[in-house]
Amino acid sequence: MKNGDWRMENIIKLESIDFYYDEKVLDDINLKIKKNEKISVLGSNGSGKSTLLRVLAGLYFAKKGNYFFEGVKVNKKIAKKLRKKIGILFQNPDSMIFNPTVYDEIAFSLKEFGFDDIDDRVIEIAKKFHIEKYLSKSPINLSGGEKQKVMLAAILVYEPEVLLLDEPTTAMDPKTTGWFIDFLLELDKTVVLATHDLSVAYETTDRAVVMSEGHKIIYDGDMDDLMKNLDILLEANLIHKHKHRHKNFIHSHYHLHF
Ligand SMILES: Nc1ncnc2c1ncn2[C@@H]1O[C@H](COP(=O)(O)OP(=O)(O)OP(=O)(O)O)[C@@H](O)[C@H]1O
Repeated sequence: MKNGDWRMENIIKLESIDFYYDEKVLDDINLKIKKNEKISVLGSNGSGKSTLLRVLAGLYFAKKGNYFFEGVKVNKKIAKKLRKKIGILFQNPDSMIFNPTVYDEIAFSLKEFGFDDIDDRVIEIAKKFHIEKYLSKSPINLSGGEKQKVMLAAILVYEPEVLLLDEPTTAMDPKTTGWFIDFLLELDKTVVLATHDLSVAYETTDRAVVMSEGHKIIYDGDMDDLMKNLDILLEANLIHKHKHRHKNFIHSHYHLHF
């Protein structure tokens, strides 16, 4: 790697990205992500986190602005090549499941990408994720948290350079969430984690990107500093106020929901 070459230092660079469905849902997004950096994308419902991840995965294309991956401008022509380099875990694992067994689900991309040690790779990742006992089962019948684990294994087995995670912990119980946090902390990859779970974001990433209801980035910086920034946390609906009960009195104050 050449010193000071941004194309290599920033594995991902978004320049003034606008994305529309019927209406604009990403507004002037500028984002640089370094190789092996882990960032959280936080924001209220509908702020555009999932859409941002789909643009990064090369599944959606912006109407305006540029996306560079490893210094190469991403367009429909080169998007196919990104598939092996970028793995995306969708919010709803059911939308990703289409194989009859967990084994087939994990082996699917390996076959597609032409790996020749498929059996060894499937067994190794299944052991690492403690899902060997499910290999011959149908993934459809697993619990939500188990499905997330299987789909995560199905992505990591082909060793993408970047991992995009969309609300990965919503269906996980506290024990599986703990496993997931340890797993992320040990993972030596570029990770973009979209989540409402401030505690998971805080424990696994040093940098936070916060999106507003107006679909703009309103904060990009240190996770610790974000936790002290009440204005941004309130604007992005990451904290809220509601009444609650303490033994014999009821009062209200802001909640972080850690
Ligand atoms: N396929 C689509 N067609 C039209 N509008 C869409 C589509 N997908 C998402 N939207 C809208 O775009 C906006 C951004 O959605 P997106 O899913 O990116 O937000 P999000 O921040 O991930 O939300 P959440 O936290 O609820 O998952 C929302 O208003 C949503 O209703």
